[in-house]
Amino acid sequence: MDLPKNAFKAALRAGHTQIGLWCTIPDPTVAEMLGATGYDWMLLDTEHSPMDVLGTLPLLRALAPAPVSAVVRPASLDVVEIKKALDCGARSLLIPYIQSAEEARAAVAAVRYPPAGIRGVAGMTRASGYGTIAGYHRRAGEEICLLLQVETAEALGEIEAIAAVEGVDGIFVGPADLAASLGHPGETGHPEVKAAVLDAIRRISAAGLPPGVLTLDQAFAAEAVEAGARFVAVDLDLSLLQRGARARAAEWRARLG
Ligand SMILES: O=C(O)C(=O)C[C@H](O)[C@@H](O)CO
Repeated sequence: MDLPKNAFKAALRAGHTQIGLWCTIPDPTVAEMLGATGYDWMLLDTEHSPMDVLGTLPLLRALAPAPVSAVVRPASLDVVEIKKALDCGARSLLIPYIQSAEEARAAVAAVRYPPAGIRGVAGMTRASGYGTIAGYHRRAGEEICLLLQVETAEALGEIEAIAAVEGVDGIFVGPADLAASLGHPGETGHPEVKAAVLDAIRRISAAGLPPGVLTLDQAFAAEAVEAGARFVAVDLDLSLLQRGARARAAEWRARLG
C-alpha cells in the first residue's frame, strides 16, 4: 500500500482556503454525519472537550471515508500525546500554546522519527496501515501536516521566529486565549483582539505560511480570509446544535403563544 496523500496539507501548500468545523462532541455518529456536510476540515479537539487523544480514534475511523480532512488538537505540546495521535492515524495536528521557536522545534521533533526527531517507532499501528504502507517510517513526515497555535501576546511577538522553523506547515491564531492574554477574557469581538488577530494573520502570511483561525462571527471570518487566513474554522458542533435547538423551540413557543 502507498503512503496516502494528505489532501489538507496539499491544499494549504497550494494556497487553497480550507473551511473548517470545530468538533468537541466525542461521538463517531455525530462526526460521521458532520463529515458529509461539506467542510474541508474538521478539528477534533482534545484540549477543551471531554475527549482525549485516544478518544479521537473512533472519530478518525468514522471520518475516513468522508471527503473531509481530520485535524487533531492534542491538549498540549506533549510528545506522548502527539505520538499516540499519530499512531492512531491522525496526519494533521494542531499543537496549542506554542510560545517560541524553541517550542516549535520541539513540536517538529515530536512528529518526526529519528534521526530527524524523537517520535517513538512502532510497526503495527493504524498510521502505517498495520505495517502495510511501504517505507512508512522513512516517508511518514511527507504527509504529516504540523500546525502550531499562537494564542498569547508573547507568542505574537515570536510569529516570524516560529514561522522560520523548518517543518511547520501553518500557524493558527487562537482568539479566545489571545483575548484573555490581551486583558479581554471572553471578548473575542473586542476591537483590540480582532485587530491583533488580523495583524497576526497578515504577518504569518508574509512569513510564508498559511494562517488559520476559529471564529463564529461570519463577517470576521470573511475579514480573516481577506487578510490571508487559509484554514478557517467557521463554526463549532455544539454551537450549531444549540442554535438549531433554540430556533426550533422558539418557533414553537411563538406558535403556541
Ligand atoms: O484560543 C482559542 O480561540 C482556541 O484555542 C479555541 C478555543 O479552544 C475554543 O474557542 C474552542 O472551543
